[in-house]
Amino acid sequence: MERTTAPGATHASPLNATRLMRRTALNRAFAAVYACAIAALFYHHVLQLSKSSTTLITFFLSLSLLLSDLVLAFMWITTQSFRMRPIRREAFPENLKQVVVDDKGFPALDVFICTADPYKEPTMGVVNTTLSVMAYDYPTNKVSVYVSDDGGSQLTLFASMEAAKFARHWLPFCRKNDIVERSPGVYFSSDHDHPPFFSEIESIKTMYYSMKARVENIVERGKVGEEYFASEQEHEAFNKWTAGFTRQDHPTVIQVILDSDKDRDITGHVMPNLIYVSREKSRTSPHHFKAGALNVLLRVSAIMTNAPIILTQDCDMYSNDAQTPLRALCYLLDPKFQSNLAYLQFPQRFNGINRTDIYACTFIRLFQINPFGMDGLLGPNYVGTGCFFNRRAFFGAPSSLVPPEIPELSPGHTVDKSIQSRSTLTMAHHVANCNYENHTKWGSKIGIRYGSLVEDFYTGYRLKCEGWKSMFLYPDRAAFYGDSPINLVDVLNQTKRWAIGLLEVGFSRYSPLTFGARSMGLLMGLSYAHYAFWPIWSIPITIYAFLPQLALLNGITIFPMVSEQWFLLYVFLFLGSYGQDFLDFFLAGGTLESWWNEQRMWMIRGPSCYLFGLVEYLLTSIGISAQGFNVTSKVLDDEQSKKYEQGIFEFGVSSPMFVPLTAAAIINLVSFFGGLVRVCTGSCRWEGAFVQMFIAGFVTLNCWPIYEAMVLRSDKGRMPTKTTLISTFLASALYIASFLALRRN
Ligand SMILES: O=c1ccn([C@@H]2O[C@H](COP(=O)(O)OP(=O)(O)O[C@H]3O[C@H](CO)[C@@H](O)[C@H](O)[C@H]3O)[C@@H](O)[C@H]2O)c(=O)[nH]1
Ligand SMILES: [Mn+2]
Repeated sequence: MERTTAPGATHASPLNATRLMRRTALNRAFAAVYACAIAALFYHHVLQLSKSSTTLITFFLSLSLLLSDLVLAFMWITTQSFRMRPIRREAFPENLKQVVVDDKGFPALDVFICTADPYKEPTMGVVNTTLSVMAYDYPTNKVSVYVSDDGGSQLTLFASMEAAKFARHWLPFCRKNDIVERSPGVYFSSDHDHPPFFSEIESIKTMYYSMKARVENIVERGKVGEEYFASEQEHEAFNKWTAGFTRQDHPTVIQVILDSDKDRDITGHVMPNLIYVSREKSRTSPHHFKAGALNVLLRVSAIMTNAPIILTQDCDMYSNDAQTPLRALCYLLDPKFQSNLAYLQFPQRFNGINRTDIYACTFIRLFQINPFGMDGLLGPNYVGTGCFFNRRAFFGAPSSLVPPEIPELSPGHTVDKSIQSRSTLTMAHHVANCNYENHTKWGSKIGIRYGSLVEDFYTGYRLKCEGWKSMFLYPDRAAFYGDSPINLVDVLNQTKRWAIGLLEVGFSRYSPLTFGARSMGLLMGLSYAHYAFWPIWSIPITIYAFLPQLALLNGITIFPMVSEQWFLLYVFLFLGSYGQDFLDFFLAGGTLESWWNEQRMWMIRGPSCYLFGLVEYLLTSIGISAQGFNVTSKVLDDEQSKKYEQGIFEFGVSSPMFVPLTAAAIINLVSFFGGLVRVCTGSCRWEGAFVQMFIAGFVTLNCWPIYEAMVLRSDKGRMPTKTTLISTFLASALYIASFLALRRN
């Protein structure tokens, strides 16, 4: 164990510790063996290719398989970077008092909460996230919470004001009773019968539910009525929503809802700052989605509070542990790391996932396994939420500050005016203008970087290339909990957006394979490349979903026979990768069922969102279409929730992404049985057909929910008839095409 001790502290009480995972040696040994197997596979491919060059069509078959295996091998190589040096960190916030003696010693903390649509992102979710971070175990006068509303909605402002009023009761209640759940929504959703303060709970619970009712009522009406304006100030704030105010076109609204210099809770204790920010929007200037919103927050907060530490949060990700900022301080205040630590990432964890995680939304590799691996190198990627930043990191490399265009935005600038002073507010409005960034370095050299739909991934990556490091903390008690989509279309659309954004990075001039590997070293370059080229999984998955099956239907065998030695190589490659995949998953706390579902979702994503993402990216890059950031819905439909709980797939709407998926399901089923008939009737030898039959059978097994949705179900979530028909048509067309191509020869 490598331990870092606080300055002046004894060895017994460190701030943090690091442990190399035990599996490292095994991972490295296995990588060496598996690499040899891959080399042998390509040798086999070369042999095949030279043998098959006799006819065009067999040559094409061999070439497709070679291409698939090249992509698989590339992805395998990139994943090795996660396995070479995985580490785990542990923070000891209880030892912090050796470094920070009293409240004054704590650095200020600015929290950014992003929301973009009061209908897709329920307003009460924003309220709960806001309250959960306001209630951090942190000196309240040091905390400022900024709510960024990209939806430009008075409903969100109203809800934030209601949150502030409730916070005056909630914060002292949490402090006094040492409440663990600081999101009131979560706290009140379970029963609490602690006799000592039972009546207090009851009264604050009533208060919470009446606030919730008010907010939901307003959201339903879509407008804040005059009768709700409690003060002249509130009246003035809502007056900004004039007739011409739309979400795409409106002036900046900045409203200081709580000012820690003035506002007190019901016990007279200081409140944190709470500021509502809706940046100016105009149809004629690009707003860069969340990246743009965060940059506005970086500037507005610089003018108002300029805290050295920033926490970025999505509105659906509430804090589940009030100690989280203290854990972050265990690193951010450690002199050993201070010089180049850009951010500290906590994982995205979700609490609405069903028992076996049918849509693999836990993303256990993305949010848990791989970050441990990257942490042992230069650090994990930034995932957009649950991340504590060193403000300085947004302004150039550790050793060379890139000064912003005005000194007030500089990370070293000290704020000496009240957040409500006229000059502060004027300046804050100025930096939130939609044209403010023109001819500045924002988005290119300063702040969150533009140019990708996955601004988080891209920004974290660019910071690494500049020489910054990051760290990954995975405490046992989840630091944050969020929502994940619960129907297949939402899941696939989310991954498709990511796919496009990732390719934007992969094929940019900052590609991790070239620029990245040069700036960060080969292993880090590979780990970022793994994500940047994520969507090319679609190539081998799609080829393997159709080609061997169509060949089998036509009586053509394309893999080694069971009696050949090459067959053993295929067995080893398959079992080796699936086995290691399972082991990784299992060691990360997964179960057999959730692993099965995860590998199924990998298969499902291949010919759907990865493929569509890849195609849409290509269309965008030649200028045919344009991509936007479609916010993922966090609304729970009762019927859908029920089906999700039961682990039933939700298709329901017809999406083009379902078509290749369903066509593959049909082809594999037909091919498996077709192959069986061929073997039984002796028109095909089983030794030759085995691998193809195995693949078709394995895919068929995985496709069970699709068959069910096509023929057995009658509920709203079944496969739309239209999709079934189009897919059947596509499958038949593919079969006929393959028949014509293969039989001719
Ligand atoms: O124009 C926009 C669009 C989105 N958002 C906010 O961005 C966040 C993420 O959006 P969401 O629809 O939830 O996307 P996800 O795919 O779930 O988000 C993941 O992927 C995003 C990048 O695509 C990251 O920004 C997120 O942090 C990460 O959780 C939400 O808080 C939104 O309110 C904005 O502020 N402005
Ligand atoms: Mn989200």
